[in-house]
Amino acid sequence: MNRLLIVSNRLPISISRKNGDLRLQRSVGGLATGVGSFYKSYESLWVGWPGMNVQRKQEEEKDRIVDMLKKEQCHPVFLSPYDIKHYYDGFCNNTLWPLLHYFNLFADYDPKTWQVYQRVNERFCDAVMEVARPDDVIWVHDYHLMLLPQMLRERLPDAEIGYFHHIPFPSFEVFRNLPWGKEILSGLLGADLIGFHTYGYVRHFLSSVRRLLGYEHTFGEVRTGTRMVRTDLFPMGIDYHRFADSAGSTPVQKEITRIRHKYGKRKIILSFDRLDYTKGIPLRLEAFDALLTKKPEYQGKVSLVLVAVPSRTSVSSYQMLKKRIDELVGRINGQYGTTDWIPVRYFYNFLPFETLVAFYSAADVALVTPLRDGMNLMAKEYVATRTDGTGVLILSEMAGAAEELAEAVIVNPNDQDAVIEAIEAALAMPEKEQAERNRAMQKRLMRYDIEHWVGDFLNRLSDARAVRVERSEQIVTPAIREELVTDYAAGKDRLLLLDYDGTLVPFAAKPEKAVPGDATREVLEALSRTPGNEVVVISGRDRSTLDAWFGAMDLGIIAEHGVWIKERSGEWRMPEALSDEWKGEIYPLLELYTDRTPGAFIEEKDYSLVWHYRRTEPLLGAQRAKDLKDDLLHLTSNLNVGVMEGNKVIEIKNNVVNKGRAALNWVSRHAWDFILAIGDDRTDEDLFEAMPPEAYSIKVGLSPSRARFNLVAQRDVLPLLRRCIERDKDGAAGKKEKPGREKSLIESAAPG
Ligand SMILES: O=P(O)(O)OC[C@H]1O[C@H](O[C@H]2O[C@H](CO)[C@@H](O)[C@H](O)[C@H]2O)[C@H](O)[C@@H](O)[C@@H]1O
Ligand SMILES: O=c1ccn([C@@H]2O[C@H](COP(=O)(O)OP(=O)(O)O)[C@@H](O)[C@H]2O)c(=O)[nH]1
Repeated sequence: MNRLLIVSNRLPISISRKNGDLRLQRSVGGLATGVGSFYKSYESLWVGWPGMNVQRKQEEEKDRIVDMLKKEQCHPVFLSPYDIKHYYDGFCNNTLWPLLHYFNLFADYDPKTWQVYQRVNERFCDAVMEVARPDDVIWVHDYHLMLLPQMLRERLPDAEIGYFHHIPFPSFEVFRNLPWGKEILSGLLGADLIGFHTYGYVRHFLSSVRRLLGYEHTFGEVRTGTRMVRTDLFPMGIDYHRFADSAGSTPVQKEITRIRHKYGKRKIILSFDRLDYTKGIPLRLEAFDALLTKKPEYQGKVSLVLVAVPSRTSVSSYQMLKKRIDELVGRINGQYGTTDWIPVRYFYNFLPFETLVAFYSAADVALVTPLRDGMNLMAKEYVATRTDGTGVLILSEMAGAAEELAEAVIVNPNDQDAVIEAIEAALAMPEKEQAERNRAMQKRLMRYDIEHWVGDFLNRLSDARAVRVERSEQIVTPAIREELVTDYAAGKDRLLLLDYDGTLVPFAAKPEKAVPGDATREVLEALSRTPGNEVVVISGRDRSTLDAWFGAMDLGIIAEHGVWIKERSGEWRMPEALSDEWKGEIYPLLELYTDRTPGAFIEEKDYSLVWHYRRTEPLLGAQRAKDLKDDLLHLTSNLNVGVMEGNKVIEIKNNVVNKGRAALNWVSRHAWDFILAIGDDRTDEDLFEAMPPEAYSIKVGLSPSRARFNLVAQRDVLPLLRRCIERDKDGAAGKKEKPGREKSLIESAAPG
């Protein structure tokens, strides 16, 4: 495998200053411990922040840090106190973190922190560019760097780029609060593969992409118009054996004995997290308090060991939370504590690995009740350490981990009675049942461990990239473009079949707004005036609209997908005899669907009916379109009409009519020495199919097509046509192009 370049906000190793000296220590948090547990077994380099402020002037210190981290396969991105305040404390932890965890009332929308977030993402991009090798696999992690995949894509168009999102992705109704949602989503879509912990997060992400950017998806693949991006779920695993094996090690056993001795016969309930409001610590304490009040028989019999690891201490919501927890612990201990029993044992610090495992092993119950949690590795770690099978995990249904740990006692953390019941059930659970539940979870955790997780993600990433490369072979590259332009210039009899909506002009929310602008008109005028050219505009639109737009030009027109055709300086005619009697039977059904689908409307043409749903809520529109199609198939089975799906439209028209048949009126008339057919939607597939093999048939957009080539996006169509015009003017020999024009055309065509 090629070298793996990991990029995350925090490096797995943090640097701090103590008595003027630099010290290395392990970083806190699931990302650092999870990803940190495997990266050294790969040929890899990890780019990120070493967790310490370094002032601009401290160049010498920076060099030392670079050297120290090099030995750890890490490369630092230095952040100033200003960056940390506005990017890390600000946009990351005061905007994205609360919003994406459904704490939207905590989220602050400050344009200044957004600006610094963008700048710091650029800084990370520069840092990657400093160290990246051509074949590196780049794996970006988490919400701090959501703009980075696209930034990297712009600088490294062919690179294999993955992104993993470690925290929840909320529903669109929550995500839409973010004023910069579109930019954030576009930033992520620079990746080839975007991974999440759960299917729910994937669905929410896809729905936001559809709603905010208008990009559709099938089987988790997003079509951006320029690229395909895969999304999938990869529930992060742990280094299972490290936890299971350590539980039996001598130092851990010693620590367990010390802890057990301290608590005697009392049952230990363990509450262990970073001090974060998403973890639900106050509610958990309140539930414990209520248990002691409602069931006094537990007083003196159980202790809650509360370990809260300091985190993001300069963010005010975290400071307030710390105060609240201190108060609650004081209140509970003051109310129930006795000379020989402290109900809540509170530790506010980071625990080294051995102590952590000892606490997991000594606890009878682990009470893990976050209000929202991307995954929660500590729940998995607790289960892994229980090698003798004992111990009960109480787990919040709001943690990503709950999807895999179904044998835990699952609770809603907001339901105090349920939490109390769960604690009681856990304390009373027979060992046999504990073991049955734990063994089932252990089996799963052992199989899908961290190594498996990494392998799974990286395999899918290389797969996604391979598919992108395969599909891009169809793309009109600068070389293919040159060939086309040269053939055009060399041709004497040229037929140009040009679809209108989505090809000559972009889509608009209302069809009547998609009028041909000056640029489109100029290109069509120039092409149709060129001797030897036969230009035909092909559209599903009605005759009168097309006449109003193009009637004065010297070109042919196909209207209503081929119901009507008009030769240059000829009259409109119907190439086939058609009936419109069926309309009366179909119209009421379309009306019914229109009434039930806000934003939908019906368009009536001479020999076809169209149901438009571009302006509807996308999911509703898509669902209704599917249902309508089914209903239409029944209703039209005895009529000589077909149902056709276009771009956000369902069109019902006479069976014999299609764009390909209509185009044959021109194709078969002459021995053309150059044919170009461009279109963007399914109705154009008939056109492509009717073309002779040597014709340049081009599908606009990247979905599979019968066309020979794909053009990345609609914005590339006019430059391509302009290029033909210019080359023709300069003569078939192909004189040198003006450098400025050449550059812009090639750039606009470049994939990615
Ligand atoms: O780096 P910090 O600001 O100190 O925060 C620590 C980490 O917290 C978050 O962890 C998440 O990742 C875990 C592993 O995927 C997951 O189990 C947990 O539910 C998440 O909250 C954050 O996503 C990391 O970036 C932070 O480093
Ligand atoms: O004192 C501590 C507390 C936590 N951790 C590690 O920090 C990670 C916490 O990850 P989790 O997914 O549970 O939550 P996060 O803090 O990332 O939100 C786990 O791997 C723990 O083993 C640790 O090493 N020492």
